[in-house]
Amino acid sequence: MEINIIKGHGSGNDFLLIDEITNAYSFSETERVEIAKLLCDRDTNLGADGILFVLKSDRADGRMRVFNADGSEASMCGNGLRLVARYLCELIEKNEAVVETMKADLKVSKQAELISEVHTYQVEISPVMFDLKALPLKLNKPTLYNEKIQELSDELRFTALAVPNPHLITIVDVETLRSDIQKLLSEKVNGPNELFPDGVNVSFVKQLEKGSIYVRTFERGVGFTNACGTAMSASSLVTCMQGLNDFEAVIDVYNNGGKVQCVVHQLERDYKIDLIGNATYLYNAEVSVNLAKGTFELTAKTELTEQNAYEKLQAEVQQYLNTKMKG
Ligand SMILES: N[C@H](CCC[C@H](N)C(=O)O)C(=O)O
Repeated sequence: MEINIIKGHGSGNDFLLIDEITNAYSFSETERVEIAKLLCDRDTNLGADGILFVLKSDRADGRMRVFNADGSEASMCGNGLRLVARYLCELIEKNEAVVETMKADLKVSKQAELISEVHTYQVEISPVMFDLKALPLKLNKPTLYNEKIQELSDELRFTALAVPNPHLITIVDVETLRSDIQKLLSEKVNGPNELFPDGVNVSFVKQLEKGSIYVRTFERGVGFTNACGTAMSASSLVTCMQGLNDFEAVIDVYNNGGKVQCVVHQLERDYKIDLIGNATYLYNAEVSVNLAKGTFELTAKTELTEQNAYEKLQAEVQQYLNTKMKG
């Protein structure tokens, strides 16, 4: 089968976007899983953290389904949603839209460019749930807020939440970031384990200064990525709940792929997070896929130039992180 793709990234978290609105594709559920595993494989001349299928919606401007590199489908993807937001806004020629996702219809909108030629979008991260059943996390308690999990660590304190995909978050120092604790712990809770039967995205967070954090995430179904949008949003919320940052204020969230901004809204009985950041296209391509053989061929590729502008932002970010991540 021939598939048109756009390779893009949100804060270095890269995806292959497949438009099923204007292309007459009709993928079966099994084909979606196989396409994700085949095209995301980094040992090929393609590779990505996941696939973004963009489909028609009968109640919104479009629908996003996100598949991790291991073929598992996730309920949400913050960085991917910014790419889908851009694609849909440009398709319907509007600056805002509503995107149907697995658990919610989310507002998205074009924003002023972070720096020139860096397409910037805002997406809504919601719903936010602290009930451990929403992850699920099997502990004999209803929630986990800044508490230890003996099976995982004697020192670290964790907060567990779903936005709505599952996140386990801990605030750490530079020394802990430099250790292999996050890798070992993340592999443990994303393999066969009693705590997280569906796995979990694990984020280590460092407070850089008021209104500024660094987040590194080991993603369920992928491994370490440059950035995880839902994790950066959930981490921003956790730092506000711990009094490190302010609700309703812009939080600069630094990561290994660049920087995004989050604004955490404290509603009457709930939270909502705005995630603002780049939606950068790298290239258009066409692949000829043979799922029966588990092979594909890159039959066309047109490089784009937006990444040059994005790299200016990355350079600024690296300079800032070098000053803040000493210790
Ligand atoms: N690995 C995640 C899905 C992708 C989320 C991430 N790429 C983001 O930007 O939020 C999960 O299985 O829940």
